[in-house]
Amino acid sequence: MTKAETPATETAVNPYPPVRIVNDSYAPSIPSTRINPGKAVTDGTIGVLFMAYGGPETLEEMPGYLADIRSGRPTYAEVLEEISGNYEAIGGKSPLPEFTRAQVEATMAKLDEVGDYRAYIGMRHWSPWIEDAVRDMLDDGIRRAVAIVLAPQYSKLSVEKYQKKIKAALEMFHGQIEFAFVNQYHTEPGYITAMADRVRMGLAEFPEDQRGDVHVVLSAHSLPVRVIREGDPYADQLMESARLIAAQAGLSEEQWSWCYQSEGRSPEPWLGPQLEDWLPQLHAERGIDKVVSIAIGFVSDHVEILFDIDIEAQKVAQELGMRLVRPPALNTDPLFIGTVASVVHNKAQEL
Ligand SMILES: C=CC1=C(C)c2cc3[nH]c(cc4nc(cc5[nH]c(cc1n2)c(C)c5CCC(=O)O)C(CCC(=O)O)=C4C)c(C)c3C=C
Ligand SMILES: [Fe+2]
Ligand SMILES: [Fe+2]
Repeated sequence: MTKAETPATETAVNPYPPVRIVNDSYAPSIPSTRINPGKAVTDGTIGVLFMAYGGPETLEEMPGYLADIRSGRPTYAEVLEEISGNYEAIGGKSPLPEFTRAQVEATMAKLDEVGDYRAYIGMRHWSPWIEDAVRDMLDDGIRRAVAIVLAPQYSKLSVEKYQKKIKAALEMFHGQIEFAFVNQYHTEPGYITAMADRVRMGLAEFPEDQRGDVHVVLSAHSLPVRVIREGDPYADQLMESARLIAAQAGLSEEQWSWCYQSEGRSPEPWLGPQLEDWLPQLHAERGIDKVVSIAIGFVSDHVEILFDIDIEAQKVAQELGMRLVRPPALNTDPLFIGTVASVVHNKAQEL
């Protein structure tokens, strides 16, 4: 059969699926770094750069997000699949960008009462990037600014990396902004009380006559042990926060304990015990079957809480017949927001 004789129906069928060089169904919307655009910038205006970890808005963004977290090292397909599965289980995207924006808007409502501030959001591992925020601050004519990470404890692997990104961005854009850096706020009374309120909220989920038997497990994101051995203050600051929170909540030494969570996938040892190992130990060695779990290093609900605690640790607890209650993260808790605002305002006085 010649080409001209080919029936129309046959030519209409392409035996090969189209080669997808780019994913044309995915058009990313770039969120703005500016929280109050249009607000005039004068010589007296202080910029505030709020920074957070960042999270993917869709599962298509996952390979790029992981590549950034892993500093460009390739991610094995099984790891990509597993982590995508974790996000799928919590709704297919990270809630962190939305919570961060809500926290920043609430903090700015407080800061507007006390000074001339203009706020920006910059993420470490995804857009809107810290670099985008610094560029926008320069474009807006900001000359002095406070930078704060939405994480109360300092580590070379967290807060310092965010700060280095600001410095690199200033170099990249040949710009000058005088930055005052908030390094930590892990003992701020408002943060401690807000976390202690979460402990009380968790305990209140149990009938009054059972509350004496409830054990409170405080936790935070793990880090490689090596980093702490090299002198990183992260673990000490966490313990300082944890002791203050437990005391503020009126817990006796036996009523609470400490562990880590969400350790990474590298062969070196990470700080432990991990929550999913600690729960069986508490159950077997101390007969504990009622637990309140609070991640004190995180200030908003995201995958490391919604999956690692609410799904993974919860499964371990249920298999042991334990009841695990996890109150919401601080998110836009007014006490916490007021604390962030006052930490920023105090830091601004150094400029
Ligand atoms: C104090 C340090 C860290 C905080 C806080 C933190 C928060 C955080 N992490 C994720 C998601 C992932 N983190 C991953 C790896 C990873 N995270 C940290 C440190 C903190 N993360 C380290 C040191 C590493 C290892 C990086 C490396 O080079 O391999 C990953 C990748 C997969 C894995 O290893 O588990 C994910 C995903 C979120 C959402 C989050 C919340 C604020
Ligand atoms: Fe991480
Ligand atoms: Fe993590």
